Amino acid sequence: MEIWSPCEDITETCKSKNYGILILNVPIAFDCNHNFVMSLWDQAKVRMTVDGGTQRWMDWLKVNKYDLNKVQMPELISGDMDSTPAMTLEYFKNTTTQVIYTPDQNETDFVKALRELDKYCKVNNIQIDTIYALADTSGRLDQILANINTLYKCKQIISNTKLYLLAKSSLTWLLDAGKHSLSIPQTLRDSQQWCSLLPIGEPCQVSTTGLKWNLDKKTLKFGSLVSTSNTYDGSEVVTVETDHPVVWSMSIKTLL
Ligand SMILES: Cc1ncc(C[n+]2csc(CCOP(=O)(O)OP(=O)(O)O)c2C)c(N)n1
Ligand SMILES: O=c1ccn([C@@H]2O[C@H](COP(=O)(O)O)[C@@H](O)[C@H]2O)c(=O)[nH]1
Repeated sequence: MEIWSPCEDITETCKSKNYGILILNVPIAFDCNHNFVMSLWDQAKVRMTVDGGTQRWMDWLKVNKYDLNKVQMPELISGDMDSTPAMTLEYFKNTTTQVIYTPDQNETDFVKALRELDKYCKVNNIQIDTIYALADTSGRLDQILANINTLYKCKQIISNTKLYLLAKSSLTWLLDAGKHSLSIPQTLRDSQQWCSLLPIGEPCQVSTTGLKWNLDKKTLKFGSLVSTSNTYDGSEVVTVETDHPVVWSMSIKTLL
């Protein structure tokens, strides 16, 4: 049984100390809670911005009145650099940040960034068990789906590391084939926030407990049944058993 308590991990009181943070080229839309983002950045073991994510980060710091020279630098920047202004790259050349050019056009910058992050952790003997990728789910559908594809690929790139896509109001990750236990914070249960099971890679047979609309060895499949707009039945824990990997996505709206 794989145990998940990601909401506890990202809130102030119970932060996982062994995580890396990755900023993709998407809006950092946590304006109402910039302390949360800064604290997640500050306490990470490794900080990384991915191509246009570097400029997103710098702009976000400015808007939220942080002094670039007083906050922790990213340890790594990577990408094909088609979205990073030359001046920004120039700025980081004079800092401790490693800038890594990854020109391959057969993989996304996100995938290549995970590979670089893995190398960096190995070389520097840094242990991380979790990666939060700030990946707001607005804008380009191809990129949103490529980011989900990265959840499927992650295992081949970094083993034993949980990858979460963290958006302004949702958290998304992949449940592998097998049994899972997800602890759900009371605030999400009480306010009947949405959650979902998305058979994106392939059809899967799923059984659940703890949901308002539970599944009992039901096949989830695009073109047939996909569990969206589900919610909780009040139990502290949701269990999911699946015969193939399935994407779990949940609202974190009342959490932050
Ligand atoms: C079959 C196929 N389709 C599409 C591509 C093109 N392609 C896939 S990943 C990639 C790099 C994308 O870079 P990224 O920085 O992640 O996204 P961008 O914002 O530049 O589109 C490209 C060009 C390809 N190589 N192969
Ligand atoms: O609309 C978008 C654009 C990008 N991303 C993610 O960010 C990285 C880096 O993107 P660049 O455009 O090369 O700066 C990309 O690999 C995607 O993972 C996105 O999610 N949505």
